[in-house]
Amino acid sequence: MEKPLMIALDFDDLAAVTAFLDRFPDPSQLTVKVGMELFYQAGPAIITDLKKRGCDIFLDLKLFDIPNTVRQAMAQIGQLGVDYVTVHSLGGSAMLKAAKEGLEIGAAKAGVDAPALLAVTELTSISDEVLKNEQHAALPMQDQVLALAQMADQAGCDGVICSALELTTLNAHLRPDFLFVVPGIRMQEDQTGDQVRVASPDQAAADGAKAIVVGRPITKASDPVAAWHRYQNAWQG
Ligand SMILES: O=c1ccn([C@@H]2O[C@H](COP(=O)(O)O)[C@@H](O)[C@H]2O)c(=O)[nH]1
Repeated sequence: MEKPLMIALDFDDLAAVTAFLDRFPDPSQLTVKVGMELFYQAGPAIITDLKKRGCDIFLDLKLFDIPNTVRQAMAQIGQLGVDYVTVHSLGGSAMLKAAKEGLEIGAAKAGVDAPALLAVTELTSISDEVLKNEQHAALPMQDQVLALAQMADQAGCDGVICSALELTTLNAHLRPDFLFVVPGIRMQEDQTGDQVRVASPDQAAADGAKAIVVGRPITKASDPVAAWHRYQNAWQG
């Protein structure tokens, strides 16, 4: 899909994912995100299952380790045939380059397309205060996210994970085809939970997000399909 709404499948097993997806008339139109909670329990079999359903897949494992370890891990991930993967930008440019190399090695080995590599800048749960007082970052949030995004671009990443609040700055400085994938998405009536840098789907669209990630407002809704339509309508405009 050109402008995906990625549903975060933050469930603890395949049975829960199946029950959720079976509510949708056509799961093949969905883009879904598999994170640590689900992948650590279900393993690569979950990817096989989602591919059979025809979903586009974002594998969000946020790798963060020394370059050699990240290269080897990404060489495994690159064989899975997923569409997007994540790495932490704070691991530095050598680690980001190693991530890209690993993905290309794995994808070539399996004869599949390499996924888009997205670097997490500052998590959307991080506030300005935490950035300053706990991470001891020298830069304010906008500049910090921009600096990490520019490093990610130069290291060969295809895009970043950021909040909607940095989109205007990022769009002014990064190439037009660089991907900005935005979690921390909430409509006014929905609880923010642990998310701090939050915006609505229509605000993210107006500010130039290329994709949004929505989890609990859809997965925990009493009618997830209706919630998905509500977010899609606001996002697609
Ligand atoms: O900065 C980040 C990076 C990743 N996420 C992930 O997105 C979803 C958001 O779920 P909600 O339930 O809509 O809050 C979740 O899987 C996170 O791991 C993020 O929120 N922020």
